Amino acid sequence: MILDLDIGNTLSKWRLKDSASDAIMGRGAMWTHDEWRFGDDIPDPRHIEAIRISNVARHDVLEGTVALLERRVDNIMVARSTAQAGGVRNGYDAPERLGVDRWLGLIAGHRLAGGCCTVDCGSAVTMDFVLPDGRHPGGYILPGLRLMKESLRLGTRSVAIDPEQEMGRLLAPGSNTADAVNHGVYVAAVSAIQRLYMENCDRYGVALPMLVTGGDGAIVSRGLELPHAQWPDMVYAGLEVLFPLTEGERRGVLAGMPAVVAPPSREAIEKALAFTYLL
Ligand SMILES: Nc1ncnc2c1ncn2[C@@H]1O[C@H](COP(=O)(O)OP(=O)(O)O)[C@@H](O)[C@H]1O
Ligand SMILES: CC(C)(COP(=O)(O)O)[C@@H](O)C(=O)NCCC(=O)O
Ligand SMILES: [K+]
Repeated sequence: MILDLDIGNTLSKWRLKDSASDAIMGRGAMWTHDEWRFGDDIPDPRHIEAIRISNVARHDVLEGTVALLERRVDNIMVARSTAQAGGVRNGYDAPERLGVDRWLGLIAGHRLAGGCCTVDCGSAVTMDFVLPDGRHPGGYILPGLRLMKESLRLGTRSVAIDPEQEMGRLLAPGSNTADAVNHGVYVAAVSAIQRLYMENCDRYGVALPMLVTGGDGAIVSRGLELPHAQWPDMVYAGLEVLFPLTEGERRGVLAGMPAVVAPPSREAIEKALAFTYLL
């Protein structure tokens, strides 16, 4: 059994993968500021032969997790951002500074689709591009939906955006504080993603498939007018590419790979951009 960990700023996600069948045997999440416990949070370590970790939380969170796991499992792999991997060339001036979750998403996205745009909607919303030749020109970091909402301090923290709400209503003016905040925050995230996507496709003369992940990936997906695919396991898939352990992974089969959704045509992107400039 392989234990994959995706430690974000808010939630630490885990996934258990059977190394013989490639089947996902279990999943879970806990708050990142809580300490891991065996039995409750981490499945029985006797059956785990290897652990792969993506961490963007504080360094001591990683150290604490590794120290706990090291006592039970020998083979622990921690992903790091580097200048290049899996055919992607990191665009950061200091490549090791790029959040490793972003790096893993890019590596997975490039393996799946070649050039692509990755969007990770978690504590932060991050957006990165990898061009068809593997160059990553860099990306964007915006506050995530929850962070935007909490930073306003209007007492609407506990009023979540209703994922079932009809899209027309979610974009309409709010007639109470909770709706005004939720709708505003939502439109901010969705519009920024669409605008940055079009600007950069135009800048680099490409039309890239878009891949969306993260805890708020599903709700953001509902508001995006651009064609895109959701890939909840995208960060885990980057771990699979970087540290392939199973037969399937060595053949390039990544868990939960979505079908690549064709991007809009370059002409459609140009037209939409020209329209935003007219306004
Ligand atoms: N069951 C859930 N528990 C907590 N947050 C959730 C849940 N479902 C969706 N979310 C949203 O997902 C965000 C966390 O997403 P995630 O991608 O795990 O973030 P990170 O990687 O930064 O920890 C939260 O800020 C919240 O808005
Ligand atoms: C931007 C992030 C905070 C996003 O993390 P997340 O929202 O997934 O918890 C993380 O990728 C990070 O800490 N990055 C380092 C800074 C950078 O990428 O430039
Ligand atoms: K993120």
